Amino acid sequence: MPPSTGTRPAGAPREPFGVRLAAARRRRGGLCIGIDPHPALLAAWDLPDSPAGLERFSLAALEVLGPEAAALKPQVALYERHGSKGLAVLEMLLARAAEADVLTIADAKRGDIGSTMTAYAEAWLGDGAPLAADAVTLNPYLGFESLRPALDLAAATGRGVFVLALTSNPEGASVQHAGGAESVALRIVRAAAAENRAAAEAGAPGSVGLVIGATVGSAVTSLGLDLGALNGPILAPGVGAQGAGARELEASFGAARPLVLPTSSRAVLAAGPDPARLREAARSARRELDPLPAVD
Ligand SMILES: O=C(O)c1cc(=O)[nH]c(=O)n1[C@@H]1O[C@H](COP(=O)(O)O)[C@@H](O)[C@H]1O
Repeated sequence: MPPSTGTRPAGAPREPFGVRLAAARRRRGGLCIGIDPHPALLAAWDLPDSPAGLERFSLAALEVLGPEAAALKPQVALYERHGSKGLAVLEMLLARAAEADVLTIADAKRGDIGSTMTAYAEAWLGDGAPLAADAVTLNPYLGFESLRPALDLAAATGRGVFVLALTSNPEGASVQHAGGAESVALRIVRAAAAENRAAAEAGAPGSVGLVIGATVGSAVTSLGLDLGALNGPILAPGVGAQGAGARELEASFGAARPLVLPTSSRAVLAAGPDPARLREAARSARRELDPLPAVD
């Protein structure tokens, strides 16, 4: 039986995130779509900048974009700015997505000292947690090992993580390129690959992904990042609204391109609220950015 992307009989163990993501890519193509309900987008969709507007935006985006994407990536900050009511909308979105067999990556960029990291891990990756998603983005700049509680809990619950390596913003290089031949980014990539080694030995895709922006130019090559050894997904923001496209993906990632999951938010969402136009924007982004079209 082919692996499912999400729903499973009650009590059955969840398949590892890397396996579920690979199955979702085969079914729905290799694009991640970000759900970033910026105030300007809410206004363009004729919705109020309020929890009620957020709810209508999120449900409409899930319904139209869920079937078009390997995963949806809600941007947590844009829910947080509405306080507890915004987070309640995010909880509802994550639950509805799971019911609809749509994978979610909570873009929370969490990172903290180990004991606090345990609480973040439980919040985003724990079975039964109100905000549990299929994967969460993590910030390793308190040291990769500080993420251990999240790495371990993700492995235990069949969930995934995406660790920031080279971010799409121009300021990122001042930290991530530092360190000479053993750059900070290079060490993050090596550490993530080590987490995926057991899966690689079993011939399965790993569940520890990286974030590398599509805007990073030649940095993957110039920093000597060995993405071939990662055996995990590479989330690539920076396409669409931040200016990168298919050419930049090809130039930045080369042979590692099949691991790359480009992620676009505003460029797709700006086509709403009309469902047909929104769907077409997602399909057109997929045609441009996904070298491996869906097969079933
Ligand atoms: O982790 C991310 O997704 C992320 C990392 C990064 O390096 N750059 C980046 O833009 N992002 C996120 O990806 C989304 C990009 O949105 P758009 O520029 O509208 O496509 C935002 O939610 C960002 O916070």
